[in-house]
Parts: sequence; structure tokens; C-alpha cells
Amino acid sequence: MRFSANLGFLWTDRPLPDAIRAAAAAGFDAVECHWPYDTPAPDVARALAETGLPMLGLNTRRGAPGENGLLALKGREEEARAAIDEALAYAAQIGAGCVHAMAGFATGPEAEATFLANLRYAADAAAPQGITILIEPLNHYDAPGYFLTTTTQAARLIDSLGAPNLKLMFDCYHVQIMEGDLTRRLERMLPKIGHIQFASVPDRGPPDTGEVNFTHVFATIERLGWTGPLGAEYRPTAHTDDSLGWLTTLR
Ligand SMILES: O=C(O)C(=O)[C@H](O)CO
Ligand SMILES: [Mg+2]
Repeated sequence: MRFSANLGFLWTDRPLPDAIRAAAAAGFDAVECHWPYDTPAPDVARALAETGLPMLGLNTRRGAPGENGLLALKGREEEARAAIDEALAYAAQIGAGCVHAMAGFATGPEAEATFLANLRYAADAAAPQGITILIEPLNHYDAPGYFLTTTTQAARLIDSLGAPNLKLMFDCYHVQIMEGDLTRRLERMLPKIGHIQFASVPDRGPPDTGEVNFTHVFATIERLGWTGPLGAEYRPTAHTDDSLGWLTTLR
């Protein structure tokens, strides 16, 4: 099993290039981040080259304070597309393979039509760069009012767009809260999945705590033939370096 350190949550006490170095020193196989835009891309690229770790993905900007993405917001298409262009340009500079296209707080048919149109734009712009666009259902405790909440809804959108580079970010933490049935859902969704993340439920801590048996979940993912690094997107209760026991016990 290979693991990716999500630097939106891990080693947030240091600048992104140093967080990449810390992830390498701790034995991670890859890194991923949320919003790297305050860090010059060449600094990130240098840390990646130095450590040999790939950056798997990053997110589109969330928008104004209190917002959580722009792609499903009717009337905000220009900003949404600027956020997509920005994310793709940054991803290209650091060799990231995925961009998580964040939908935002919205509901209803207009939001869906707006989201689909912006995803079409994103998928078309990403394809020549070999980049995959990810959409991620978020749970209704952490992100109440977020447009995308279930893998069922995401699968319907992916099918209706029909773009080969539009995939599902399967975050076991959100999926367990909203839908459960993780094993069967992973089996069913596998062809649509572009990246997998995890954290304990309900606390969003390391995976060796909480209600989900990640020994079983990781074995399932391996049995299904998934070979990509799995994204450790949890909040350490103490320092990140003191939260990594699972990396040896669950590997
Ligand atoms: O919240 C998550 O699970 C994510 O992966 C997003 O990228 C950050 O909101
Ligand atoms: Mg996630």
C-alpha cells in the first residue's frame, strides 16, 4: 500500500516546501495539497524534485471568505473559470496529475447545470495537459449546503458529462458519513474513481482510530487492483510526526 500525505492537514506548521520534505522524511510515497497559491510554484517544484515525491493534486480556489468553491454558483462562471485556469496552470508547473474542482454552496437544477458547464470547461482545458479533474462529495456536518454530497450524485454527473478525465475523489471519511457501505461502494465506483482519501470517522483523525476498520478498507482497495497512493487527509490531534503510527501498522 502506498500513501500520500495531504499537506492541507499534515505539517501545516511549516511552509509547503518544508512540509513536502517532512512527508518524504516520514516515508510517504506522494503528497497532495489543498490551496498552494500563496507559495511560488517553483519553490514547490524544487522540493518535489529534491525529495522525488510526486504532487498528486490540488484544489481550485474556494472564492470569497466563507465560500467553498465556485463551480456550481450561477452568475459566477467567469470567476469559476479563472479559478480553473489558475489551478491548471499551477498544476502544470509542479507536475500535479489532478485538480479537485470545488462546487461550492448551492442547490437545485440551476446549480447542477452551472456545475456541469464549468466541469465541461475544466475537463476540456485539462485534457491536453493530461490532467484529471476530480469532484468530491463532502459530508453535511463539515460542509452544510455544499452542492455535492454523495457518490451517487457524483456518478450521475460523471456519466452525464462523459469526459474520460472527469473522475470521483472517493474520500472514505465523507462517504462513510453520508452513505456508508464502503466496501461495496468502492467496488461499484472503482472505474469512476480518480483518487482515494481517508481519515477516521467521526473525528477525522488517523485511520487506526474510529468506527471504520481501515485494515479491511485498504485490503479491499488492494484487492480491487488500485495501485495509486491513498491520501491521508486527517487532522492530527498533536504534532503530525506523533500521529504516524498507522503508517507502519496499516501499510
Ligand atoms: O475536505 C476534503 O475532504 C477535501 O478533500 C477538500 O479538498 C478540502 O475541502
Ligand atoms: Mg477529501
